[in-house]
Amino acid sequence: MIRVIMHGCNGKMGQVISNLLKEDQEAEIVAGVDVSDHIQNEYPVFKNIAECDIEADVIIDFASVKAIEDLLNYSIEKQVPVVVCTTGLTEEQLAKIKKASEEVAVLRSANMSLGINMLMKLLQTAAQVLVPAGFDIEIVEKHHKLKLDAPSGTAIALADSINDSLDQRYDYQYDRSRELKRREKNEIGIQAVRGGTIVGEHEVIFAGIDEVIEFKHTAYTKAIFGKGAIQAAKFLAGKPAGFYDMSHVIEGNVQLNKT
Ligand SMILES: NC(=O)c1ccc[n+]([C@@H]2O[C@H](COP(=O)([O-])OP(=O)(O)OC[C@H]3O[C@@H](n4cnc5c(N)ncnc54)[C@H](O)[C@@H]3O)[C@@H](O)[C@H]2O)c1
Ligand SMILES: O=C(O)C1=N[C@H](C(=O)O)CCC1
Repeated sequence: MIRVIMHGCNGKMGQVISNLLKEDQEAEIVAGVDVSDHIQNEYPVFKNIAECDIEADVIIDFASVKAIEDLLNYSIEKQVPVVVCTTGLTEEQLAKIKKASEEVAVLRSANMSLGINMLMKLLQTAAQVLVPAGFDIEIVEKHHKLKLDAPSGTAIALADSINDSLDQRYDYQYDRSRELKRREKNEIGIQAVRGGTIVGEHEVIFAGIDEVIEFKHTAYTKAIFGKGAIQAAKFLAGKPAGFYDMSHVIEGNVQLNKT
């Protein structure tokens, strides 16, 4: 059995994963970490990861940007690989994650779903054909009203994936309300909508002269993120230090299915 520490166990995603792992034959939660104690769990829960004295093979993190430094310190000190799913991280925190991966296995992904990770690859192909033909790129994301960060980590990851295929030539425009001017050619507009219980929608719009191509991903339940995070945790347990993402997990599964 792979022993998991669930970081952010009493949040929405922490509880999705707690329920999924109850039925899992290969992995189990041995401890949780959460500042909130409004839920009774079948495993011990610590207020801060530094207090956790339970041995584990991997950590799954869906918590808060405020907890990232303690999480990385623990992961390095105890040599427990960590799957970082929390979004809204600063550039400085992202750099700390990369640095930590020199000492322990770290997998970070702003979106654990298969669909979004496949979409990133499709967008690179689309951008390479459509951008030279003069198409503009805009991203619109929609999420529930409880979400703290905006734009979503996924929207930024989709833009980054496009930008990687365009030699990093594009800047991101988050707010068009401040200046009276036309959009620049080399920008990707990113807009966030918040309301109700929307689980997650991402639309990537390639707008050309007289034609528009739209790629859309809709998450109908949070289980798609939970299942992806569990797959990632099983993949990462026992891995040597290094920086991993969901493409490694998906490629690993494709190889397994071939054999
Ligand atoms: N990568 C993905 O696929 C993906 C999918 C969904 C959500 N997310 C991200 O995961 C994070 C959590 O999402 P959620 O919907 O479960 O949020 P949530 O607010 O429901 O849960 C977060 C939990 O973390 C706890 N927490 C806050 N500060 C903490 C700290 N310092 N130490 C330990 N626990 C702490 C909170 O008490 C809460 O129970 C967000 O950043 C969200 O954007 C990522
Ligand atoms: O519900 C959330 O919060 C989500 N956050 C991630 C993001 O910011 O992209 C993934 C989708 C759901």
